[in-house]
Amino acid sequence: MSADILDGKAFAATIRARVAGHVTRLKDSHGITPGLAVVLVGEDPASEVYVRNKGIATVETGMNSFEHKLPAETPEADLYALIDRLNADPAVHGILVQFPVPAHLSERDIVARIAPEKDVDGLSVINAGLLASGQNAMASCTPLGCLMLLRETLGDLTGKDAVVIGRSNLVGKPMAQLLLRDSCTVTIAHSRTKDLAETVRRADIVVAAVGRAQMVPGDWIKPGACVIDVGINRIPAPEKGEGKTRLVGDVDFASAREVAGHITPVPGGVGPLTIACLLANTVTACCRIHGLDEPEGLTA
Ligand SMILES: NC(=O)C1=CN([C@@H]2O[C@H](COP(=O)(O)OP(=O)(O)OC[C@H]3O[C@@H](n4cnc5c(N)ncnc54)[C@H](OP(=O)(O)O)[C@@H]3O)[C@@H](O)[C@H]2O)C=CC1
Ligand SMILES: Nc1nc(=O)c2c([nH]1)NC[C@@H]1CN(c3ccc(C(=O)N[C@@H](CCC(=O)O)C(=O)O)cc3)C=[N+]21
Repeated sequence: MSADILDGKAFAATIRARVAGHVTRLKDSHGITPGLAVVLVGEDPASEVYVRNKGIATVETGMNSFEHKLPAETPEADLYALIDRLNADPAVHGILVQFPVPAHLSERDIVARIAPEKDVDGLSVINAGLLASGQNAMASCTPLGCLMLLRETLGDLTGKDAVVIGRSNLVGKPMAQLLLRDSCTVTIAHSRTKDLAETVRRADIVVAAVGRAQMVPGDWIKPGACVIDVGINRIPAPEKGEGKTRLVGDVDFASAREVAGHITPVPGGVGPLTIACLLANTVTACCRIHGLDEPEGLTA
């Protein structure tokens, strides 16, 4: 059997179209234009590409994009002063500080500085707590995109065995919470998990968010399972020429697609959904800040 390859790009376009519809409605009926501020500290080339793509996608859906590029040696106090200004700026509804940041800065303290209602990454303690207690949270973009894709693909997720590999605050933990909310039986695996292969073999849904190239082979996958590959890893690609590289996920796509029922590719899978959900979260934040109804089709 060969798996159905899930087209993240196409589904991201669907989400972006929903976002654009809400943006038009907010402008026409309420005179509000949602705005997203993205802050990049330092010159990581991969981050620069992501931040640029986020800005383009934001403007394409009719929202305002505010990009702030700060030098790598920016003192903590200057970054906090910027975040404070964005917190207070009524034109800004979402704030994202791109990670990783240079070593003299603390990701945890940065997240704590962002107003929780503008925390479109869903990383604040408030948002994590709301999600964990089943309340209206801002869910982290990548897990939100994965959940939407899973529902679109499988329908009702009730009772399914789901294994999330990875327990980061950005991906693994919120992913597990969202699956639990949809009544999956959830296992969270990590670097100290005893028998990862056996754990993964039980799963109807596998979400791999590790950051290790092609670590999940096809023979760990239960036949027919739905495999969501979050990993973004750059590996050498000598076949493309000397010094060339290519992107691969945490799953060994070639062997896994022979066993799985559905699988996301890398690139073109979860990545585009993350950016679409960042826009979705910005609209959600905007609606909540202005006391308007929750935007349909954009939240978990
Ligand atoms: N497509 C997208 O939009 C996005 C992609 N990513 C990508 O997803 C991947 C994960 O990101 P993120 O969650 O931020 O990464 P982190 O490095 O924060 O977390 C990785 C997790 O993987 C676990 N892990 C490490 N080695 C193993 C192992 N051998 N077996 C099982 N578990 C292991 C770690 O366990 P432990 O806690 O025990 O150390 C940790 O919980 C990365 O490749 C990242 O680039 C991230 C965000 C968005
Ligand atoms: N505060 C914060 N929030 C994040 O959500 C966050 C972050 N920091 N730091 C880095 C990770 C990574 N991440 C990606 C987003 C989109 C793609 C994406 O669009 N990928 C394309 C390929 C892009 C390419 O070709 O390089 C794809 O998979 O098709 C990838 C990775 C968000 N992250």
